[in-house]
This record gives sequence, structure tokens and C-alpha cells, in this order.
Amino acid sequence: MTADTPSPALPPYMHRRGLMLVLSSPSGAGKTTIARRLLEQDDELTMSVSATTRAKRPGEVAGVDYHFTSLTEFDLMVNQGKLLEYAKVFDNYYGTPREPVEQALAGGRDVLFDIDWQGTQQLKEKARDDLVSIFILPPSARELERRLTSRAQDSQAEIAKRMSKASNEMSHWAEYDYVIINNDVDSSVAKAHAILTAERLVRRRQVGLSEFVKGLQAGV
Ligand SMILES: Nc1nc2c(ncn2[C@@H]2O[C@H](COP(=O)(O)OP(=O)(O)O)[C@@H](O)[C@H]2O)c(=O)[nH]1
Ligand SMILES: Nc1ncnc2c1ncn2[C@@H]1O[C@H](COP(=O)(O)OP(=O)(O)O)[C@@H](O)[C@H]1O
Repeated sequence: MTADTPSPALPPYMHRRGLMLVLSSPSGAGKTTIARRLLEQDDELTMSVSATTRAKRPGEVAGVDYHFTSLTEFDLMVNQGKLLEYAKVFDNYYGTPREPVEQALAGGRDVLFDIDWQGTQQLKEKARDDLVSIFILPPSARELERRLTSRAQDSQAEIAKRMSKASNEMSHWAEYDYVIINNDVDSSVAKAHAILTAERLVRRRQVGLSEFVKGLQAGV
């Protein structure tokens, strides 16, 4: 085939089973930054927008960054089974609405989650085969504190609380499939995207391969 001959379309029975890509890290290590960049670069990736009882930060948009709810509304979602997982983090509740995730996966799209280790464990119990998890570490403790402070969105007391919980959060690093030390943002985004690209090619995620290969064999 010459360079300007269009490649033939793949048969319609071939499609990809969507995967769930989880990013976790101690607060301030950079998962929101990496998640935003991945979403900009990749049309097949959808963000799971969590529900939370925490107060909205300056600049955050309701329905985009989080669904901000009261404790009563959150309880109702839990009792009605509307959350795929939920956990208490830093004295607030956070949870993943079930329906958008199920819809995206059914449509062959991949879903990106910014959730903590507790949520990751719950998703792993429910959907191990569809889950790919990445733990993001800061390059140093000092840099973590600098990032939390320079983000300038939390009070000093809130930052101190996040630093004191960082050690516990980081103790879960070995439960993840991949680890990225987030030194340079561009390089970390490229690494996360490489993981996504490779995981999409995992054999069981490519539905219809057997028929495809049979067709190839029949044609040679
Ligand atoms: N289990 C769970 N954790 C979540 C969810 N949404 C956010 N989190 C986690 O809650 C923690 C606090 O998030 P946030 O208040 O946005 O603070 P930040 O991580 O400092 O930006 C982070 O570890 C998030 O990954 C969720 O739906 N479920
Ligand atoms: N590799 C990096 N180098 C320098 N600053 C970074 C890097 N990654 C993220 N940041 C900055 O650190 C702060 C915390 O990042 P953020 O993505 O909000 O972390 P998280 O979502 O893990 O709490 C933000 O101000 C962000 O711009």
C-alpha cells in the first residue's frame, strides 16, 4: 500500500472495551493537573465527576469539577445505590456517581477517576479487569508542601491537615499498577498517556480480534 492510499476501515464487529483509569496521590502531588491535560489530549477519555460534601474552592465549577452536595443529598445518593464507591476523606464525603460511568463504558469510552485509595479499593473489588490504576508521587515532601501552598486554594489549617494525611495516603502506593513521580508535568502527562495507550491494546480489551484474525487467515 502506498503512503497516500487510505487504510481500509476495520470491520464493524471490532471495538474496544472501555477501561477505568484511576489517578490517586497525596493532595497536591498533581493529579488534577495531569487529569486535565490527559482529557485535553484524548477524545476517547471521559472524566468521572465526583459528588462531594466539601465546599467549592474559588475557581471550581459545579458539575465540572465536582457535584457539590449537602450531607443529606449525599446520604440519599448512597441509600439509593447511586454511587459506585464513596469514602470519607479529610472530614468530607466523596463519591462516584454510577450512571455516567456505566454509560461511558457501555459506549466504549474510557473513564478517568481522581479518587483516593479507599475508592480505588472499592472499584477494584467490583471491576478488577477493567481497572488501571496509577499512583502519583511528589518529587519531595518539601515540593509537596510548596505545591499545596502555591495552589493558594486552601487555608493554612487545611494545608497542614493535607500534609499530615499525606504519609497515610502514600502508604498505599504499592496497591497501584503504575507509579509516576511527578517532577515535570509534560513528562508525567506523557507517561500517563503511554500507560493509557498500552492498556487499550491489552488483548482482552480488543473485542472481535478472533474473527479479525480468522478473516486475515482466510485471505492469505
Ligand atoms: N473515594 C473517592 N475519593 C475521591 C473522590 N473524589 C475525590 N476524591 C479524593 O478526595 C481527596 C480530596 O480531594 P480534593 O478535596 O479535591 O482535594 P485535592 O486532592 O487536594 O485537590 C483526593 O484524594 C481525591 O482523589 C471520589 O469520588 N471518591
Ligand atoms: N510537575 C509539577 N511541577 C510543578 N507544579 C506542579 C506540578 N504538578 C502540579 N503542580 C502544581 O501543584 C499544585 C497542586 O496540583 P494539583 O493538580 O491541584 O494536585 P492534586 O489534584 O493532586 O491535589 C497546583 O498549583 C499545580 O499547578
